[in-house]
Amino acid sequence: MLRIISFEGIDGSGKTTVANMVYQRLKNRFSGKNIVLTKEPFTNEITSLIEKSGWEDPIALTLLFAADRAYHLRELINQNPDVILMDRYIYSSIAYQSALGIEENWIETVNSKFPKPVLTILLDISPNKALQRIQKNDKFNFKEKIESLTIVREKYLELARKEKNIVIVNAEKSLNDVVEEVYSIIYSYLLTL
Ligand SMILES: Nc1ncnc2c1ncn2[C@@H]1O[C@H](COP(=O)(O)OP(=O)(O)O)[C@@H](O)[C@H]1O
Ligand SMILES: Cc1cn([C@H]2C[C@H](O)[C@@H](COP(=O)(O)OP(=O)(O)O)O2)c(=O)[nH]c1=O
Repeated sequence: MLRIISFEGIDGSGKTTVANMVYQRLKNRFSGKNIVLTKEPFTNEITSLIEKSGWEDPIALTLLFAADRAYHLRELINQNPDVILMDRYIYSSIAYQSALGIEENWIETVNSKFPKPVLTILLDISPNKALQRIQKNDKFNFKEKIESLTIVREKYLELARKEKNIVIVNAEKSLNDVVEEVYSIIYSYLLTL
């Protein structure tokens, strides 16, 4: 069984930065464990289809991200990890694609064959602050707008109210504080393995 700890949050919330820093610390502390750090979308081929498809069609996007995920998970199984730190996972599909108007139930069904994350760190931040952090050279053609990220953020918070494995972390704090908090949450989880 794959043990997946996912990092979620709107664009610019700090997922990639925090996941990398926490990963380095965990690797030193748990040197006997095979901890893998990875991110979605994973494959170059499907990523370029996603870029070409534009960001209007939630059905195509849901299916493309799910295909990417299926391929990604097969690759991960081969690495025999003890735990996987995943920069975005299923909840990204639910939050972003449902924000485009498609039923959450259908997105859940499309993703229902994939393992649920054992733990999810939701980096919560206002879209205003997140957009201030994002650099212009984003590799995606997705135009981050305050309004769309506001809907995505609300979807994430709704998910956190339903799913007990989602832990909300205030991502507006200093990078050091956020890393410290996320590290201690994951550290406590890893001690239980
Ligand atoms: N807590 C923080 N405070 C200030 N800046 C941050 C913080 N976390 C991340 N950043 C910066 O914000 C930008 C976006 O972070 P990134 O990790 O790429 O976000 P994401 O992967 O969620 O899109 C980067 O320049 C990063 O250095
Ligand atoms: C994994 C996934 C990502 N996405 C979106 C969220 C991001 O806007 C984009 C990923 O771009 P990326 O640059 O990797 O993310 P970030 O800006 O957080 O560093 O794809 C979905 O819409 N659905 C999904 O299932």
